[in-house]
Amino acid sequence: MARNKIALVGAGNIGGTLAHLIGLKELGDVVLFDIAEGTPQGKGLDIAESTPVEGVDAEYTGANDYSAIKGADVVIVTAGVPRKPGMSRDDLIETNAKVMSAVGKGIKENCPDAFVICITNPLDAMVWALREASGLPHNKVVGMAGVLDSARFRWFLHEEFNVSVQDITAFVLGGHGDTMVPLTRYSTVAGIPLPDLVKMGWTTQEKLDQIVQRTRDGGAEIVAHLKTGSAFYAPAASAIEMAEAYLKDKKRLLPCAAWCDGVYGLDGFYVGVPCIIGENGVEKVVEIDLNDEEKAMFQNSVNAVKGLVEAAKKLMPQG
Ligand SMILES: NC(=O)C1=CN([C@@H]2O[C@H](COP(=O)(O)OP(=O)(O)OC[C@H]3O[C@@H](n4cnc5c(N)ncnc54)[C@H](O)[C@@H]3O)[C@@H](O)[C@H]2O)C=CC1
Ligand SMILES: O=C([O-])CC(=O)C(=O)O
Repeated sequence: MARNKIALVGAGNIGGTLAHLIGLKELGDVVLFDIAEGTPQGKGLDIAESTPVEGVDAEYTGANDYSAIKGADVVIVTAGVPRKPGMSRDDLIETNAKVMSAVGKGIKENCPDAFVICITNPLDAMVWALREASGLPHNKVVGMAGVLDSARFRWFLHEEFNVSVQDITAFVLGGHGDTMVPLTRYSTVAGIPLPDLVKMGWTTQEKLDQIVQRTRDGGAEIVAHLKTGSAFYAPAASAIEMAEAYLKDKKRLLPCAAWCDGVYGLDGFYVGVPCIIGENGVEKVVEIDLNDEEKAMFQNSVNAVKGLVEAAKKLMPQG
């Protein structure tokens, strides 16, 4: 059986990390594409030369021409610019909306049957733009953010409770920005919901509130440390979890920016929600019960994304 072909559009910090992880996990052969000449070729060769040491089999190709992604089974898009200290993700929209137009066209022409994972920010509006430009079915184009935001939440909870990350679950919904919604009721330590852990006296509501806020600010915290760009190890690991769910038909239930039509009161809109990923892409959006407070936070986040999608519409080249 032929190996999977995984195209990485954008060979920067996240693209390079994705390429490395794909080889280590033997998920398939990798094509790195970038407009920067030499970058995808150099990173591809460097990672390929690590495979004999690791004892894994994967082919690596670097390219500056979209024809290289022809027939890809999965495309992960990180093309565009990241933010620097003092910027919000939304400040990236002008540059990155145009990049999504070009990338969408490249995907449409070369691999219209692929499962496409968008990572480029501002995420929820960029996955919308990428889907529009590619014309692919909505269930085959999805955005990565919720897995990352939930992983950060889990890490901070691990620090608070001193319990293995394996025993901590978390769900963060909504847009990938300041309005994201970490759901404490649906986040657990070994199945015990966080509000119950407060009642048990294992933590305080105040500490939990601080962790929720730190989760919302998780991206900015890394940007402030790095100064030259944004997070890339955890974002790459998160997208790999989604790609693996598709390639191995794992039916993972993950928070992703998925197309919501007739769920959560939305009629055709990309935002972070729990969804099942398997061989058909996004196979189902799962509508969980939200209380009034959670509904209000989710709606606030939807409104923020709506504004960004409207801005992206104006920036996308027509036709
Ligand atoms: N969704 C999420 O949770 C996260 C999203 N991000 C976003 O991911 C994006 C990429 O981040 P990094 O890899 O750190 O940035 P980076 O700057 O290291 O890499 C971006 C790459 O895109 C390339 N590029 C620019 N325009 C292009 C085009 N038209 N076609 C192909 N390639 C093009 C650049 O040459 C560069 O190599 C940023 O927009 C960042 O904000 C970052 C972390 C998490
Ligand atoms: O914060 C950023 O600019 C990058 C990002 O989306 C994240 O790390 O969550």
